[in-house]
Amino acid sequence: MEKLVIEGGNLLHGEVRISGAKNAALPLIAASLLAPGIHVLHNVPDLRDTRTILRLLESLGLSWEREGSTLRIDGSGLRYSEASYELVKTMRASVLVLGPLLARLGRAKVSLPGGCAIGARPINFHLMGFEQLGVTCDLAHGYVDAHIEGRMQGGTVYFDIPSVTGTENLLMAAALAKGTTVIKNAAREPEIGNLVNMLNAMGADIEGRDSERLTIHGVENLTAAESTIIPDRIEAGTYAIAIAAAGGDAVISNCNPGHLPSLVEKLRSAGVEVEVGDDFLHVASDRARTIRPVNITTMPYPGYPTDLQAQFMALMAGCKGLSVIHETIFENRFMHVAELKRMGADIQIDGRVAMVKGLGDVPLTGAQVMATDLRASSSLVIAGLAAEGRTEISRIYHLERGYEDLVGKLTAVGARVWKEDE
Ligand SMILES: CC(=O)N[C@H]1[C@@H](OP(=O)(O)OP(=O)(O)OC[C@H]2O[C@@H](n3ccc(=O)[nH]c3=O)[C@H](O)[C@@H]2O)O[C@H](CO)[C@@H](O)[C@@H]1O
Ligand SMILES: C=C(OP(=O)(O)O)C(=O)O
Repeated sequence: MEKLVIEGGNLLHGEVRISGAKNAALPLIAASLLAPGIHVLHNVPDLRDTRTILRLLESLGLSWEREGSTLRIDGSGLRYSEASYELVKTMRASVLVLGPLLARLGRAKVSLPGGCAIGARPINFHLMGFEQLGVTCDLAHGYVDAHIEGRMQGGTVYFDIPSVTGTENLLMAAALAKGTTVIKNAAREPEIGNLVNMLNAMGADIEGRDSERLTIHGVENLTAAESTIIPDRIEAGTYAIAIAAAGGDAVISNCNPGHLPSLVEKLRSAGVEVEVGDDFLHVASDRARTIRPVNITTMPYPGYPTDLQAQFMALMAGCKGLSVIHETIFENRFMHVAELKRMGADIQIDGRVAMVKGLGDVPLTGAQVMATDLRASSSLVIAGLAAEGRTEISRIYHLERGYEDLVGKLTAVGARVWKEDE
C-alpha cells in the first residue's frame, strides 16, 4: 500500500487545471445503460470511482473505450441485471444502475451500496420513488431485488430530504416510464443538471432543470448521444481552500465558479482574495494564520457543500479565532477531526457541531495520519500543506476515488508532495 508524504510550509503559485466532476461522470456513465448505440462522453476524469463504474457496466454486458478524457460506451450489449457486492461495495454511486436497469430490463438486483463511511446513507428514498412508479422492491441478503412487469408508470415522488443520487435514479427510471412523473423537493446540485442535459440529448423530455420540481414526460425509446462532464466543483473548491491555507497566489482554471457560490463568499469573509472569472478562480492568501474565522453550515445546493466541510475545517484549524462548523447532511462526517488533532488542531465536537479554535501564530505540525474517507483525506492534505514539517497520510486509496493526478497538480504549484510505499 502507498502513503502520501507532504513536506509542508511551501507557498503555492501557478495554475491548477480542474478535471471533470466525479459526481457528474458517475450518473452520466450509468445513463449510457438507458439506450443502445455509442454514447460519447467528454471530460471524463480517470479516477478509481470512474474505473469501478466502468467495470460494473462491463459486468452488465456493455463495452467501452477511452481516448484521453473521452469515453465511448456501447450501450447495446446490456443483458445482465445483477450488480455484485464485490463491485458495489467501494462506491455509493453504484446504486445509480438501478434506475436504468429497471427502465430497460424491468429487473435489477443490486447490492446495497458502499462509499464513504460518513453516515448510515440509506436508499429508502430511491426505493420509495421506484415503488411510486409501480416497481416491487425487496431487500434480502444485502441486495435490493427490484422488478416490474412491462413499463413503469409515471407518478409523483416527493423526497423528504433532497437526495442527489435519489433524484438522478428517479430521473433515469422515469425517462422511459409511461406517462408523466413529477419529482418534488428534488436535489438541485449542478451534476443533476448535467444529467438532465444528457437525458434530453438522448431524446428524453424533462422540464424544470436546476429546480426543486422536475417533470419527466416518459418516452418509449432513447438513443445514444454526446455529452460533456461539467468541471468538478469539489476539486476546484479543495484547491481554492488549499491555496488559502498554505498561502500563495494561484489560478484554478477550467472550472465553473458559478457552481461554488457559497465557498467564494466564505473565503472572502475569511479575508482570502478571490477573483472570479467565467471559467477560473484566482485565489491569493497569506498563510492561514492571517485568516479570520468563519462559521459554516452545510446545506443542499446552493448552500455550503458537505463535500467541502472537512477541507474548510483544515483551513479554520490554522486561522486566528473560533469558528463553528455545523454538518447537517451526514451524521458521521467528522472523522477527520481526530486526525487533524494529531497535527495540533484544537477542535471540540458536540453532536453535529465542531468548534474549531484556530491556532493563530502557532502553525499546525506535520504528523502520521490516516485517511478515513475521500474528503477527510483531502482535509489532511490541506493541513499537511499548511503545516510545519512532514506529514504522512496512509490509506490514500480514498483520495484516488475522487482526485485525478493530485500529486502532479500540487507539485506543479510548488508543493512538496509524493507517494511512497508504506
Ligand atoms: C455520488 C454522489 O453524487 N455522491 C454525493 C451525493 O451522495 P448521496 O446521493 O448519497 O447523498 P444524498 O443527497 O442522497 O443524501 C442527503 C441526505 O439524505 C439522506 N438520505 C438519502 C437517500 C435516501 O434514500 N435516504 C436518506 O435518508 C442521506 O442519509 C443524507 O442525510 O450527495 C451528497 C450530498 O451532497 C454528497 O456528499 C455526495 O458526494
Ligand atoms: C461522499 C462522497 O462520495 P460518495 O457519495 O461516492 O461516497 C464525496 O464525493 O465526497
